[in-house]
Amino acid sequence: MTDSRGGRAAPPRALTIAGSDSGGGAGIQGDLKTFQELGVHGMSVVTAITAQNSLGVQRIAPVAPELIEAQLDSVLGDIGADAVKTGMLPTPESVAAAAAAVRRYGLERLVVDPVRTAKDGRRLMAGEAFEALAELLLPLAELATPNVPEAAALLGVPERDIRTVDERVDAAKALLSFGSRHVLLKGGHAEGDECLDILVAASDGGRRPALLGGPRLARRHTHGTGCALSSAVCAALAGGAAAEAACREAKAFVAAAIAGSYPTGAGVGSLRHEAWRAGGAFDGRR
Ligand SMILES: Nc1ncnc2c1ncn2[C@@H]1O[C@H](COP(=O)(O)OP(=O)(O)OP(=O)(O)O)[C@@H](O)[C@H]1O
Ligand SMILES: Cc1ncc(CO)c(N)n1
Repeated sequence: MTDSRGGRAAPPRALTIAGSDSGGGAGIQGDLKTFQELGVHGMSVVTAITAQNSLGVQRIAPVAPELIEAQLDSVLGDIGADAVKTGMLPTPESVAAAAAAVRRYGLERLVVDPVRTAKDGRRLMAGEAFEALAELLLPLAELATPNVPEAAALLGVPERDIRTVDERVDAAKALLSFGSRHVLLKGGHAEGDECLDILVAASDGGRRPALLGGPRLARRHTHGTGCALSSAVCAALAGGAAAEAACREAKAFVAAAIAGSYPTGAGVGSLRHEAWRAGGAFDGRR
């Protein structure tokens, strides 16, 4: 396909506003791999640099808020974005910068992944940043993608109160009160043979939840699943998909990437982001 100027038609544009993961599996690196696999033009605004590997997070340095703003203006003032996702936002100032840009550039298709900790439990967002995210960013989001611990933190309830499917549906509905138009409560941290994500919409008050099921894959190397999910949703939204279709596609993308995951280093290894494109050619035994 060619555009009116005789060049190749441009792919949809997706932007991630997140932290760098030096290990390459999560954060900016995982997001850009996901964007590439799903055929969108990927862009990044780096909010923090982490020294990180399969064993955990060794060091974190937040990027100065002015530099975050400069990156946002460079990208959005020139190239623009059809959809945006946020990941690690290390300070309240970084949350405010992201929220201001979303407003200023009129970005409707925003996915907020309320990242709190890394897999090793290391805190990626301080308490104040997490509070700022709830106040400033969630009301602008088309979709929020909390896991169970993040949902519990937002709702101020213990994690053990969000266990059964009914409890998780109720929690997802309650999370709509933070102002996002949809909530996808992820099931990676829940129990059982099924890995069930629950999607609710503010348009019907959460009364008709969509249950996005799939087998729980017995894999150890799951570093970056949350980042892959939210960036895959973002890519699908950039391409024009509706929220539910985007979540279903993202879940299938992540399941394929988990099925093909592989060891890196001595700890929790990486997803195989290309597994989806390869059409299930990886079965996890490689
Ligand atoms: N073992 C698994 N088998 C199949 N799907 C899984 C598995 N673990 C997680 N998922 C899926 O991966 C996606 C991310 O969910 P998860 O709850 O792991 O996110 P997260 O906790 O934010 O990830 P992270 O630990 O990277 O921050 C969801 O769609 C979830 O259903
Ligand atoms: C930079 C970064 N963002 C998000 C996560 C969550 O997996 C991580 N481990 N690192």
